[in-house]
Amino acid sequence: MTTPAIKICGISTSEALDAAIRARADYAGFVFFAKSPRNVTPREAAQLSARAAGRIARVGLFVDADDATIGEAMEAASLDVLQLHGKETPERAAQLGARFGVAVWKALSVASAADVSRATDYAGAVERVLFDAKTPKGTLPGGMGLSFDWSLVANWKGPVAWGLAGGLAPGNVAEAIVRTATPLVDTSSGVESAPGVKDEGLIARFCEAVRSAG
Ligand SMILES: O=C(O)c1ccccc1N[C@@H]1O[C@H](COP(=O)(O)O)[C@@H](O)[C@H]1O
Repeated sequence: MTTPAIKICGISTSEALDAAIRARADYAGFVFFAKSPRNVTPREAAQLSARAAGRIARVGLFVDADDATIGEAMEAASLDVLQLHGKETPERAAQLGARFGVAVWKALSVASAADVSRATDYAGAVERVLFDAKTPKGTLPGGMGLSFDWSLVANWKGPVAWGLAGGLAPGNVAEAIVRTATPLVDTSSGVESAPGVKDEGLIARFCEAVRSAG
């Protein structure tokens, strides 16, 4: 089995960024969503991005953001990937990819097989879809440590690349990989000691667990 790529999301300090780089994660995620405990300003992201340059790819996470918000973050942080974690349509995702000239990933909240089928709508519009758990109404649309029934995406073969998110942590990520054969894993709260507080030891353990499964 090929080892999946690893994304550590919600990085807001240089210590957490360095831990992800040391652990050989592939992507560092910066959250641009004011309601999140992991939110970073464009100014903070610019500093983290400069530290990350050439060492780890930079993903900016947005929730139904307008062009100005994304443009400001892009300019400050030279993002490699835009992760859309709201209700963005395939048309909106394609428009953002064309406007900013970077890869776009679309997170899809999953609770049923029908939710997984929505991924096909994004073929040609995005580089990758991320299957994440559906979160309760009135809460954050992600970053809640909730997982979904992995059998819904086991060995998923669709018309677009994909990844698995939602409730992944050092203790369950190897099982998730074995059960789904996902090509990418994404974690945020699973490598934290408190909401928004990344734990360097958990980041290292998460990446070790991914490699042990792959
Ligand atoms: O991390 C956040 O605060 C966040 C806020 C709004 C939308 C998405 C968010 N995080 C993403 O959610 C998934 C799952 O996170 P977790 O591992 O269950 O905590 C992941 O893609 C995060 O990047």
